[in-house]
This record gives sequence, structure tokens and C-alpha cells, in this order.
Amino acid sequence: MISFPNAKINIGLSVVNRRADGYHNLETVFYPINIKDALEIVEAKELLFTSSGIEIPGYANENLCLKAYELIAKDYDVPPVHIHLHKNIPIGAGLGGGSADAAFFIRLMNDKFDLNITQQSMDAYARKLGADCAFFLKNVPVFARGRGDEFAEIKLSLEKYYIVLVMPPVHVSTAEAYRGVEPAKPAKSMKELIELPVKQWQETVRNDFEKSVFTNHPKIRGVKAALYEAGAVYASMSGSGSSVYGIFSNQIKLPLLEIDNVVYYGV
Ligand SMILES: C[C@@](CO)(OP(=O)(O)O)[C@H](O)COP(=O)(O)OP(=O)(O)OC[C@H]1O[C@@H](n2ccc(N)nc2=O)[C@H](O)[C@@H]1O
Ligand SMILES: Nc1ncnc2c1ncn2[C@@H]1O[C@H](COP(=O)(O)OP(=O)(O)O)[C@@H](O)[C@H]1O
Repeated sequence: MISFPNAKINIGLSVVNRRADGYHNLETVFYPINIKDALEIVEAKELLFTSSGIEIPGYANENLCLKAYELIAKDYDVPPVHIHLHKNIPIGAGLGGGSADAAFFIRLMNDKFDLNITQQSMDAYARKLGADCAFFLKNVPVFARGRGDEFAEIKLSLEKYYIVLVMPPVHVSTAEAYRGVEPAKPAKSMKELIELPVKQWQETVRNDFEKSVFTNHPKIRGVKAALYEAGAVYASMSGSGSSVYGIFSNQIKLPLLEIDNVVYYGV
């Protein structure tokens, strides 16, 4: 059985305050986009994980799909499976690819083996695997707060726009990004700001990570500026970076940037 986990972008992100558990409360909007991995499970003699496509850093046995399998196998009598992941979503890009794989894996196991896992239990498994993981179970635009794991559905459609995603050849660590921000309560909640017309977002909808990440990695600032020069109605870094997206009213001709090793996606 096969499924196609998709990525997300963050539209706006406020780091509100530091929590007692060392994490930060944030406010952001998660919006699903059409860049997808391919994830397949086949019943097998023993548990096996293989991958192709973009190389995944770290050990294969630490892949979030295997962690999700372990959680399910503790509670349900499931056979071993061969998991194959074809990785297409850029990694460490603020696109939530690992969390998407884990969430889709939970659903895939449920469907393949008729486990009848309740929505609530799937949600609980997902939360153990990553703050944004549960978002991918429903996969609809949400306003997120808390650790980025408390969701309220919102009405937001960018269907009439063209989204261009650029992956600069720079790695930003999430922990480094959080260290660079001075938390502050936003004057206006992202939930209200997102209701403004997209053409007003440039002045109002901000990602708090950009200031310090752009200072440490000016190339990423350059990508955002180039997207505006190319006519974007709105452009921003997604999450803690390093990917940057531009929202355009019209289809644009690529390539629009003259930076080495940059990957473009139209989504
Ligand atoms: C920035 C966001 C926003 O959407 O996404 P991405 O850019 O990764 O997609 C998330 O908050 C990324 O959350 P997540 O990807 O789960 O972070 P983790 O790997 O769990 O955390 C890495 C480190 O970031 C810091 N951290 C993370 C989440 C949070 N709400 N507060 C934090 O302070 C902690 O220092 C933590 O040790
Ligand atoms: N299925 C997976 N796909 C991508 N990365 C994974 C996966 N499982 C575990 N990881 C680990 O998670 C880290 C962050 O991955 P990713 O979800 O792409 O980042 P981001 O949080 O920026 O969206 C990677 O460096 C990798 O070591």
C-alpha cells in the first residue's frame, strides 16, 4: 500500500514566549502544499526501512516512520513490514517532511491492517513524534499555537495563486533559530492577520526567525528579495528555514534567481 505525504509552509510565525519545559510557545499558520514524498509498506519477514531520492541525514533506524511503527506495534499485533520512502521533500527546510511521513505512516498502517485506530489515538501517536506531526493527519490549513501542536482550523485558500518554493543551499538548525529570537507577544494575532488580503501580508505577516537567520545566512535574505523582485505578492521563509516561498498572482517563468545550487519548485 502506498501514500504520498505532502509538505507544509508556515505563513507568519511569532515566537511568543519561552516555556518552563525549555520549548517556546508560538503562533503560526500551517498551510499544506503539493510537494510530496512516496511512502510504501509491504508485509515482510522482518522489519526493514529503505529509502531513495534525497539522502536523509542520520541513521536509517532513527527514521520517524520506524518510530511510528514501534509506537503502533506496542499496542497492536501487527506483522513486520518493509517500509520504502522515496524522499522528495527537501530536508531540514521548515517544510515538515519528516513529520508528514510519520503521520501518513500511522494512517497507512491503520488502513493496511484494518487496525481501527481512533482519530484520538492517531493524534496521540503523532504528538509523540513531533510538534507539527498531528497537523498532517487532517492536513488542512490551521492556526497553530502552544508548541505548534494546538490547532484551530481556518478558512484559507491560496488556490488562485501560484506558489514558488526555493531551497537555498544553506542548513539552519531549528535550535539555533530559536536561540536567535527574542520572544514577544505579537501586537495582533496571526489568526487575525491571515484574514487580511494576501497583498497586505508583506506589511503585516512576519516570521520572527527571519531577522537572525537572515543575519547569519544572508543568502536566504537574497532569495526572499529576489522573489519580491520577480513580482511575488508575498514572500517569506518557512518555519525555521531554510526554504523560502513566494506567492504569485501569475505563473512566472523560471529560473528567476541567479544563485548557484538553488532548487526551485512550483507548487
Ligand atoms: C520552527 C517550526 C515551526 O513550524 O518548524 P520547522 O521549521 O522545523 O518546520 C517548529 O517549531 C519546529 O518544531 P520541531 O521541528 O518539532 O522542533 P524539534 O526538532 O522538536 O526541536 C528542536 C529544538 O528547537 C527548540 N524548540 C522547538 C519547538 C518549540 N516550540 N520551541 C523550541 O524552543 C528546542 O530547543 C528544541 O530542542
Ligand atoms: N522521514 C524523514 N524524512 C526526513 N527527515 C527525517 C525523517 N525521519 C527522521 N528525520 C530527521 O529529521 C530531521 C529534520 O527533518 P525535516 O522534517 O525535513 O525538517 P523540518 O523540521 O525542517 O521540516 C532530519 O535531519 C532527519 O535527520
